[in-house]
Amino acid sequence: MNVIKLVSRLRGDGVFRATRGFSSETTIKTNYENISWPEPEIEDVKKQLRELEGGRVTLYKDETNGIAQLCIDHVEKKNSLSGKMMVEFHEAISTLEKWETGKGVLLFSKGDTFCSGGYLETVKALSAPEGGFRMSALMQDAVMRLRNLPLISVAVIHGQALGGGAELTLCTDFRLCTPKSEIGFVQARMGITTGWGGGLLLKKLVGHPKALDIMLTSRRLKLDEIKALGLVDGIVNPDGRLNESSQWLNSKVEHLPVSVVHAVKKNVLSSSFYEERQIFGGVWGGPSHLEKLAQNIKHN
Ligand SMILES: C[C@@H](C(=O)O)C(=O)SCCNC(=O)CCNC(=O)[C@H](O)C(C)(C)COP(=O)(O)OP(=O)(O)OC[C@H]1O[C@@H](n2cnc3c(N)ncnc32)[C@H](O)[C@@H]1OP(=O)(O)O
Repeated sequence: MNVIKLVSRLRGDGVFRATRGFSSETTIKTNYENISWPEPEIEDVKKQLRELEGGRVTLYKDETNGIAQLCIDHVEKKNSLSGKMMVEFHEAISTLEKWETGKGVLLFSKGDTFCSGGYLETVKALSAPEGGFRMSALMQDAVMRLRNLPLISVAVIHGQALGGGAELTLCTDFRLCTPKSEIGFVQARMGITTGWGGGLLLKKLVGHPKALDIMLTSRRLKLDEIKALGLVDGIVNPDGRLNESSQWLNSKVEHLPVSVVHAVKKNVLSSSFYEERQIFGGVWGGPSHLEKLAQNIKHN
């Protein structure tokens, strides 16, 4: 038995992040012999994974309504994520972090599959133990930063979401499904477990026993079960799902200024009264607050 030292820190809405440089340490035992790794530098991981080609992840920012489209596009390989696509996903989220006028983002895919997880060519290229650890560091960082965006995020799930793809369905604020949506945490069946943040997110969303059951059985959840688990926020048609999802999201944010959308999102992510007060202080007395006060709004 050997030991990997991970440093963890509670962030935002309570999602633990494997990261470096913080004071509390967690020790994890592996069943690998004589292996111990330092926390990888994300830029180093990106350099390595960028070489593993296939497909693309694209970002389009619609400045007219403030809603971005983050698209997984590797249709011929069922939208599995190559190393290069993981890097593009990570970089798209970095771009969104700087989008001050944005209100929301849709995560969606081309074709008939949401995402079939890691591209098996990439998975094979990274199959030495440290490869998975490094990929996980990059994808967890991306997922955590997507969750922590001040934008309202929506996953548009059409077709199968398997393995890492299942994990990606959980990293947004909302989920819109089509009648053909299927989510499969198939990792255990493949001799592994979640590594893109999915285990913790699943537990947060459906509770401890159900998360265990879903992950141990590796069964594919069909729409009825996804709904029963409370994971579905709306149903869209397979054709035209992007437009419908955009309208669904826009209807929630179009009447609000960017500052309020961001404040509401940050508040839901916050984990203390102190944080709430900081966010509140950022909008109180601001232009939109004063404008609304002047309107003498009644809520009846
Ligand atoms: C990172 C890790 C994690 O959990 O952390 C993971 O995600 S592990 C990855 C977990 N995902 C998987 O193991 C998915 C394995 N794939 C499948 O179960 C199946 O392909 C389905 C996704 C259910 C689709 O089945 P269906 O019969 O509709 O199509 P198909 O099998 O002919 O697939 C069409 C083409 O996409 C390819 N394809 C599908 N999924 C792929 C993947 N994840 N990586 C690489 N290629 C993949 C097939 O090999 C095939 O290529 P050709 O046309 O060239 O023959």
